Amino acid sequence: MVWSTTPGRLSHLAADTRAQRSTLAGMSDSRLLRIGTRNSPMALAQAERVRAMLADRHPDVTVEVRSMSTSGDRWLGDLAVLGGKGAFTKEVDAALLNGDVDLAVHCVKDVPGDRPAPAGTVLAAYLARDDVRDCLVHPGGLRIEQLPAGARVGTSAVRRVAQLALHWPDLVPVPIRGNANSRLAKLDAGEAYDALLLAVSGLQRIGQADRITHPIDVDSMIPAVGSGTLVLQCRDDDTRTRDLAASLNDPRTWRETMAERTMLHILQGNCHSPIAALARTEPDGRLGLRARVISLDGKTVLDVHEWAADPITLGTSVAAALLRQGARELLDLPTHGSA
Ligand SMILES: NCc1[nH]cc(CCC(=O)O)c1CC(=O)O
Repeated sequence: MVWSTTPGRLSHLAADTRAQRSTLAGMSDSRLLRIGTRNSPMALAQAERVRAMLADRHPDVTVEVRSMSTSGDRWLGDLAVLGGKGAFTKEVDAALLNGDVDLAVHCVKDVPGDRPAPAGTVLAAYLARDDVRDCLVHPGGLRIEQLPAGARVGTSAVRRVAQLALHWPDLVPVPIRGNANSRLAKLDAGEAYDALLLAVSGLQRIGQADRITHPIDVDSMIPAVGSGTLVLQCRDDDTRTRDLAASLNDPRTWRETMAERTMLHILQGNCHSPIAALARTEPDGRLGLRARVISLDGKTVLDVHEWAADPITLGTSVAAALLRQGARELLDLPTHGSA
């Protein structure tokens, strides 16, 4: 594991801390909160956002960011070989459980939806959701409907591949791995890809929003469960950190995420499942959940949109409707390389 430390507020708090040490002897540890994150540029930006939010609301707490590489970042082959999405969270989970860090920041999209959070940890708070849309990045500035037939679009997400096939069957999805920065570099190299599909929120977080040439409407390209949402995870017996995390929770995002992830859990979706879903709070306060399960060729589309007051009821009902329409058959298709 590779560690690096960002001192954050440490430097300008040093004088205060020294002054307090005589009166608060032995309490300095309880004023330190260590955030663990994978070390991709996007993950570091996310952790820094949380550090700044905590430092702003809790000036008495010193927050540090500790980054580490994950197997998902190191392995650039098929993720199925590593057993799925946990590839990006496993090392951070371990650091949290053994007490090296106190808080982990994850994209909800990368947190496995087919099993509970690792034993001993809790998903304690959800930050207010960012832009949920996927977007096209095209070096010539084109929108997706302007791409010529045969254009090669870099994406490995089955959800994006299936919805490309559904709406733009003349485009050719080409697998691509690596973090968003390295994908942009591959696009710019100009050999393998004509355009990319990426998340708007991710590009914003790494300061590359100016590369977006077309944010695609959510009815054409329904996002992934948890898109644009950051979640804070801590040890379930660490009440101090749970309280700090809870101070950043956005109740509306929490409710929307519960609906989407309840559905995903019932469908037992993983990163090879062509599942798209978006929960949204309507002006009247009810929650709507729109979901699609799609065959990779885009020819079979199950589409459900329901509304309810309770997120668990809603997620359950949408999953049940998808299963009645035959979702199991689309989801159980063998995927290349997975067990
Ligand atoms: N697949 C990796 C991943 N996980 C979360 C995001 C974007 C940020 C988010 O939705 O929270 C991305 C990049 C992308 O899909 O372009």
